Amino acid sequence: MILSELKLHNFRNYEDLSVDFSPGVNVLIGENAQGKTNLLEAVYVLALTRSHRTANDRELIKWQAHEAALTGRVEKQGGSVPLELIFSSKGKKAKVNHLEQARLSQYVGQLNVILFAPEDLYLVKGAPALRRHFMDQEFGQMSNKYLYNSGQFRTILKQRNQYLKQLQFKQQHDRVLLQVLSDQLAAYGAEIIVARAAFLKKLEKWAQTIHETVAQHKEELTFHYVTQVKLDEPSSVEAVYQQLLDLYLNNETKEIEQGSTQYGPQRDDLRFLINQKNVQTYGSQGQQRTTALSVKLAEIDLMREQTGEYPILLLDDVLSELDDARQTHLLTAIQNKVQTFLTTTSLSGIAQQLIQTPTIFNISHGTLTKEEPQ
Ligand SMILES: Nc1ncnc2c1ncn2[C@@H]1O[C@H](COP(=O)(O)OP(=O)(O)OP(=O)(O)O)[C@@H](O)[C@H]1O
Repeated sequence: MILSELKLHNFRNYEDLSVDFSPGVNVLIGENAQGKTNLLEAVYVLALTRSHRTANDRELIKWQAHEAALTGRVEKQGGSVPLELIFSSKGKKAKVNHLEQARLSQYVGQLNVILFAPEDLYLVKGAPALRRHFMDQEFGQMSNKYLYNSGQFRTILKQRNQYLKQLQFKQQHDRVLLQVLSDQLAAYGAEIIVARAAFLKKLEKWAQTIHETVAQHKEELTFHYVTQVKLDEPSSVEAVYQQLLDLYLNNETKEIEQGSTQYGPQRDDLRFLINQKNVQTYGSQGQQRTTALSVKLAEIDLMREQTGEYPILLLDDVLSELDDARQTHLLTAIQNKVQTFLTTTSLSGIAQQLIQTPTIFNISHGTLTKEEPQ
């Protein structure tokens, strides 16, 4: 898919912007604090209805303004799809083909993006929450069902944790409601765990092939999904549901003492192994980076496999973080395949040689100027 047009009104430091993008590599060049990341963020928000940088939508609205609007046109195999998002103090509205969507989960998936930022290089060695976020975000874009289940799971988890706290402080004594919440949480939790396991198997296959090439056939990359339940192959939702329910029932007193839910997908993790050794503990920094790069590139292929379309790739200042060999790998893997948006303070070195026909936009104080090809 291709994002052919983008219009912004009062989004971050952009008052009014209207721009047509190229289907190839779009390079956004500018000094610090001019609006490069804000523009990538706008594309990300248009895809997912929320930012990767903040949970507070108010921050997306230009200072002193009351409403921000983002519109875009996505070109897909089935035709062209106009998208619109409006943020105001009343919340957000999302439209596809000019029709307002009752649920945001119906909107997400129209425009698929993969964001690669310097912090993604910590995917391997960072905290487990980072890897859970990664799974939820990527699999949520590929499957409306996954997105819906994880939304429901989060809501019930919050209610259950509140109720466990009330039981802990003896403000409540009735355990029947707890059991109702446990039952619902186990049902949504099982859907998430089984879906994650299935998606990870597919992602692993793509990542293995990519990693083999980057590491010149010397390393085998494998994934291990760390979860508290036992997964058979193929795993059944019913079996996982039953295991989670048993964990909640058998540990009721412990969870009340702790005042929080101790079991479920919110505790899971993902381990990456090279030649059967945990990359997080034993891998060199180079191996950790190569693993993160292989996983990110594998997402592109998996998303294509799941949705029938290549996603859009957003590279936020990531080239400067990669050595020449990894930059070369990344750029050759994506060229002529996925529409790419890349921010940088200057296009130089390997990137300048490798990107065949970049479309360059200079960004200064929230305005864009397209550089005419020489
Ligand atoms: N809601 C907002 N309203 C107006 N301006 C904002 C808002 N949010 C952020 N800004 C401003 O946007 C500017 C550009 O931010 P951005 O993160 O896009 O910079 P950048 O070009 O990516 O720079 P760097 O190379 O340093 O990452 C900052 O000066 C910031 O103060």
